[in-house]
Amino acid sequence: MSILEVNKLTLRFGGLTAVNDLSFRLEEHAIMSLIGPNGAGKTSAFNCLTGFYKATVGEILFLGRSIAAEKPHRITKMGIARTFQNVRLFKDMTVLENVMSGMHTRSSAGILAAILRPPGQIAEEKRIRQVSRECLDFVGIEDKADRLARNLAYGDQRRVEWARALATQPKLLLLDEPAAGLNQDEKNQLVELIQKIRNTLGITVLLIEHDMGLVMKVSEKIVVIDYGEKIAEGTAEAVKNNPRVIEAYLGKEDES
Ligand SMILES: Nc1ncnc2c1ncn2[C@@H]1O[C@H](COP(=O)(O)OP(=O)(O)OP(=O)(O)O)[C@@H](O)[C@H]1O
Repeated sequence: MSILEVNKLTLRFGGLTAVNDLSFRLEEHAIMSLIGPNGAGKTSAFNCLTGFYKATVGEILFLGRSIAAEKPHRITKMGIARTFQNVRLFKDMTVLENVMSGMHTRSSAGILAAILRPPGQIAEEKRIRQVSRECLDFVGIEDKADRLARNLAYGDQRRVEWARALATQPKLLLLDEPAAGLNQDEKNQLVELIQKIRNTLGITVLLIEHDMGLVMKVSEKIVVIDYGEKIAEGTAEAVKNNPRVIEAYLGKEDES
């Protein structure tokens, strides 16, 4: 069954078409990558999927429900989480507080309950703290829970982001360039983590990534876009031998 179905998605910024008539399906529990050269429209497509941009034309179905007109917090609540190209943490909060902040979409407490703190509210906070610690443990940095986010090494800051996304208890996780800035060791650990997220938690993963080694290793399916349009789709093997993909990345021979 498809968890995500994108039909003829187009996004224009004035005269510039960032995403052009893009269609693809993502099967539940799959690991898929969306790749393409710089400026191909990958992040723009992610922004449409997560409600940050409203598609000019097209339909996005998440578990069969249209989400193209939904606001980002509603989409998160429905079960899509994302991380960003650049680390976006609350640097002066602790690692644990950063992860807990991801869970507010799952919290049922209103403002009054937050102020008066009745027993139900205290139990809720305890639960949020517990789940957040479990997420930190899952990504391997539970021991750093009480440190300020700003004092963590870059690779660990990325882990906090992944934990915060997991804390929203998503069905679909979108990772925007998760390997950016990581060393080779950390990239290998990232491959394992992505597989663990899918295999242990049953979460479907869609990633944008420039590191082709990582993409080829982890993806069961790859969609390639160039100038906003899909130019290829298939397994790693099929995509890397596709002449249109080679041309998009390397240019035509006579252009050099
Ligand atoms: N808010 C915006 N306003 C105007 N143009 C934009 C905006 N966001 C993106 N673009 C343009 O849309 C096109 C696609 O950009 P996008 O960032 O989606 O590409 P990308 O494939 O994610 O690139 P990269 O791999 O370099 O991150 C580019 O030409 C970009 O300049």
